[in-house]
Amino acid sequence: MGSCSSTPLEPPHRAPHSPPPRFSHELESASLVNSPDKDSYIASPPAEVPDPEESLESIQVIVRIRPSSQQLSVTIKPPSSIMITPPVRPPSLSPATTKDQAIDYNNFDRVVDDSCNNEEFFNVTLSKVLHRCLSGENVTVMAYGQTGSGKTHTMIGYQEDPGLLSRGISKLFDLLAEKPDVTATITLTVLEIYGEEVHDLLAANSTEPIRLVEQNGTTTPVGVMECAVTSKIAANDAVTTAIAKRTVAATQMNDSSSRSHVIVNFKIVTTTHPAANSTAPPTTKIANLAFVDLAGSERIGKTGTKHNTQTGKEGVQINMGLLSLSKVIKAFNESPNHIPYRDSKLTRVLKQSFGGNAVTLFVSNVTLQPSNYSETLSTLRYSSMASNVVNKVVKNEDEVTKLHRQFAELKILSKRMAKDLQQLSPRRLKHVKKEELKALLSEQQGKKRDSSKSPPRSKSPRVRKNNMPMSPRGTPRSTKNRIDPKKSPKKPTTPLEELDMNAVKVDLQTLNKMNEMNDALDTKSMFSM
Ligand SMILES: Nc1ncnc2c1ncn2[C@@H]1O[C@H](COP(=O)(O)OP(=O)(O)OP(=O)(O)O)[C@@H](O)[C@H]1O
Repeated sequence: MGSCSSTPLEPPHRAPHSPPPRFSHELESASLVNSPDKDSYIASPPAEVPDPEESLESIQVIVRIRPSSQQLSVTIKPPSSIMITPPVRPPSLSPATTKDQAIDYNNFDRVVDDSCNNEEFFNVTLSKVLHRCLSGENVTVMAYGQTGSGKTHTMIGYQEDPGLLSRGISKLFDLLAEKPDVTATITLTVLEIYGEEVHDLLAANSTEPIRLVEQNGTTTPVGVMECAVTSKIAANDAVTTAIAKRTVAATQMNDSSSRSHVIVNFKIVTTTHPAANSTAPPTTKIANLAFVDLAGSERIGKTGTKHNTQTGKEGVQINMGLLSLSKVIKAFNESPNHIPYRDSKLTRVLKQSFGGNAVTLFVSNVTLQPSNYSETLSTLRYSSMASNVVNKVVKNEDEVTKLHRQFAELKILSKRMAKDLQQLSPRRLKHVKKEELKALLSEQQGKKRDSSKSPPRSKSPRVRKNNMPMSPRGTPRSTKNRIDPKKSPKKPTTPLEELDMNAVKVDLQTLNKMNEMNDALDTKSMFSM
């Protein structure tokens, strides 16, 4: 088992919303048949162009059918469609209605039949996207479905055929072992959502409720235990010990029915070290790999429990949590300007995985038992809606890596800008203040000179006589040498001139941004020495 510490979880990076084009499917074709202060999260307006480090991806929905003795009639059209026919209505009952017609769902990413074991299931699902954690992308895999449909079987499995969790851990460590230039720190947290209480299953007192807070649009559990894991055995042991504390009970539908939702999260910080002869800085990426085993929806009558018993009350709470999840999924389809994440602890915790920053695999567990027809239909309907939810997946970097990357990008931009300025016609140039241009060009030349001549930066920051830190160019860090884009030259008179002016303004802003980042990088290096 690894070493544990009690520290608040860092919120994962969150990106603003963007328009929802269809995503590129990761899964191969089948061979097997916010504002924290508001009450709810309001999606921000769509951005025009996504950042190159971001990609827009729909939630990937995989339907898994569990074996059952009696089976409804289904037609599976590989890889992604399933047509389900309702149980035959006895002729003595009311006349046939539209409810008796077969229902066709064809927007899943994969439908997996009941002959598939856990190993095969892992190979065609999580195994395909796990490597993305090593480039800083959050990955969530969650199991959804009615009680007894095979969610825990899929996630946890059993010793002879472990589920996604154990296989995922194993592959994660194998992937890291294949990368000698990468060092990694992996920490584990295990949360249980029982009713509307959140418990820390790694803590000594796992029945003590913990608080959730909203930070920068993400939900963070406060004071949760983080356990550093350094090997697959340590990770598996820690997870097994924690999950053993989960609340389970026997019902008529399942001998070992989960009474809570469990979220097992690995925070993976990977640093890629450049080759010995390279001057490039190391890059650090941060990803969360989350395994979510939801409790199953249940009908009190069918589970054989009574409203006033503990199991009955748990059933009601489970259904309420799942209802709020259904509302979130539905809102993405019907009213995307208002996503009711705040309605429950479950939806607050899962916010990143629905419309946020994660590659999400949504495993929709169903049974073809005729008596479960309406539950199976409901699961398929919400799963079908879930596949329309678009996430914005970001390669999460640490701050220093981000500054280095952005600085390199700005350097390229500024070079391009200098070239463009040289090509400006005199007619265009007359609209730009001479002093601004001079400053702009000398800035460029200064940068070129600095990059070719300047010796490596000294370890201790240079200090002015009055003990104020200096910028790398030896000038005091002040806004004096910034070019003020607001001090615009003479008002343009034609649309073309307006365009030119805007181009120059943008470029001035770019230069100023570069200066700021240069200073920021300098400050970061000072602190990291
Ligand atoms: N694909 C499968 N192959 C073989 N057995 C399965 C499969 N899926 C589920 N089962 C069996 O069905 C039973 C119920 O499965 P499981 O406990 O995983 O359901 P669940 O969806 O997690 O239920 P709950 O929501 O009540 O916790 C278990 O005995 C499990 O071993």
